[in-house]
Amino acid sequence: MSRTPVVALVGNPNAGKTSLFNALTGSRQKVGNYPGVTVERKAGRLALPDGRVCDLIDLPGTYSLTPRSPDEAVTRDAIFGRIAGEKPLDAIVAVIDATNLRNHLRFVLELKPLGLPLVVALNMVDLAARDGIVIDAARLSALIGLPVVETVAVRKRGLDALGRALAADIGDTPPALPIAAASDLKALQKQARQICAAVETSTGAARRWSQRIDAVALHPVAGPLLLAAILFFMFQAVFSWAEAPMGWIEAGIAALQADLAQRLPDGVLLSLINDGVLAGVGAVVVFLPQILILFAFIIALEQSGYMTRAAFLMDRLMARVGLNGRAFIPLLSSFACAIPGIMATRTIDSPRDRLTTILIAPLMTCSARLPVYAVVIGAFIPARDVGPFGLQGLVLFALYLAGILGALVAAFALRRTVTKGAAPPFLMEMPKYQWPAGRDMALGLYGRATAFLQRAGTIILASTIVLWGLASWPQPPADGNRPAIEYSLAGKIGEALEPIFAPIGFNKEIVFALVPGMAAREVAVSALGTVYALQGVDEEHADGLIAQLRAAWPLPTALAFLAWFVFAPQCISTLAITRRETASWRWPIFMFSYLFAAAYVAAGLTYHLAVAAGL
Ligand SMILES: Nc1nc2c(ncn2[C@@H]2O[C@H](COP(=O)(O)OP(=O)(O)OP(=O)(O)O)[C@@H](O)[C@H]2O)c(=O)[nH]1
Ligand SMILES: [Mg+2]
Repeated sequence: MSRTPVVALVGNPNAGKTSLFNALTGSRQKVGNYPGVTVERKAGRLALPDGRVCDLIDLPGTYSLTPRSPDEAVTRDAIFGRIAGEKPLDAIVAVIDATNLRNHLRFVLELKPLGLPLVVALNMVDLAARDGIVIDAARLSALIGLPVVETVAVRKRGLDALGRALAADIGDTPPALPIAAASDLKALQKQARQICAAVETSTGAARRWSQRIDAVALHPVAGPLLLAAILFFMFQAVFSWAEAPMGWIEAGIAALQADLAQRLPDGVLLSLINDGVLAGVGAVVVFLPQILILFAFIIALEQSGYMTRAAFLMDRLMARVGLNGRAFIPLLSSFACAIPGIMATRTIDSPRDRLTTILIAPLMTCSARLPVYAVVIGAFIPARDVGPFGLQGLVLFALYLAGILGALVAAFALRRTVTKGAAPPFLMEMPKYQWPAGRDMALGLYGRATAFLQRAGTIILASTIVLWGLASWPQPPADGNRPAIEYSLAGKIGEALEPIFAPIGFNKEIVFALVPGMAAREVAVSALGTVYALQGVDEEHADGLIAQLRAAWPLPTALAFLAWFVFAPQCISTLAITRRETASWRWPIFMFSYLFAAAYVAAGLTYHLAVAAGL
């Protein structure tokens, strides 16, 4: 039996390793135009031109063989064959960014003495050409004594040549395990500079060009204004652009319910489908357009290279509360979901900084909260304009802002107590400006959409059915004159927990919806959808949850509910990943407790202030 050689992609962060990995193996791993996207080892299959098949490994980017953070340690361990259960490497593809040759070359020079077969992928030659940089690849190859292949990962250029170079380099017997030796980084840096000077000619055109953009984007006054304008526009778009498609989805669900009501006899089955599945899952699925619009913006900003500039603008503020500059990207990822955000903290070197970032990550408004916000805003905030802005978009913006401010306050408090210590300075490479690639955008959005629908089809569907059962049984007695749901188990659970939440203005239905909301935050919305559908506040399903909430909740309760979800501790998956990443139960328990307390206080304050204000 022939053996399967193992080849790893190694290089500085943001060199295009994952893009190359995806192009070579047909995978869909996340790429992004900022350092530290990949934090885990990922494997795929690569067919070499000579017919052999090898395992291709994508690794986190690292600046040298001396790791500074947990993700970089993964790369070192993979190179030295120290990962338990994994075969040692047969060859390395060193991926370097042609627009940043001098810095990336140093790492190649550090890898060379390891003695493993090494092929250099000179990536991003398209951007180098755009930037007026010409690199003599043949000369480079001769000077460093390694095969050099020019590639453009995002256009799949140079892949065949890369395969041929690899095939020529991989022998039939595995090479000896490399031994770590201390290297003189200063000397390597000097050598890299000399080689670079010999092979590269540059007109410097691009540098001027991106400097001109940065003069505005990083300007102390214009920069923050531009950032605020972009964010405003984004939240406006979430409401105004989504209106039509949301209407279609709602109408589609209502038509389906009406059609089923015609075909099926009145009874348990009809109630399960209409009041349980369609009302519950439908209440969440309606928000797909809003989620996609939000992510289209976020992905485009990430891909263009602007996000790291935003991080730089935020740095002063972040440093003031004791947060590491590297926390920005994990926190940014947490707007999608705290889970990838918490995993992305592996790029943070100091354990204390990392822990602080993990603990505040759930305060970034994850996409699961968007349905909750949107349904309450839709029901209680009038769709009128305040100056040039829509009021609904402004309120949504304010809720996201409240989460961010909450995180800053929490970080400030944690850094002075639980995770005490000095904060290191901000050090982050600014990526190149670039037009967002259509394919990456499409893949990113596709990934978000499938993840959202998968949750709707699994965890939300399952909890909705359980909820429907709890809210339907036991059935009311024949002479019962109160709403049926009050006789059910759900009603009893709501009643039992109500005293805890009554002081902050929550009613039984909310309390009942919070419990399954533990599984996933959107379930709170599907639970409300089911509860109110069963209560039959109005017989017309077509009016949907928004109209039902408007009829059932006083405004202070609605506002308190929004405030609760800014902090909302309930998400089992986040607690589980925190347990994994901190390797103890202590921190997830701490996280849950402090978030619960914060949510309770925030909701209570909001409720009583709103009542006092006569709302
Ligand atoms: N124009 C151009 N863009 C590229 C090329 N290769 C990668 N990119 C872009 O460069 C950015 C970084 O790519 P990734 O593949 O995520 O880089 P990485 O090396 O895996 O980064 P880390 O995982 O953070 O270490 C993305 O925006 C890619 O779309 C290329 O050859 N040409
Ligand atoms: Mg990567």
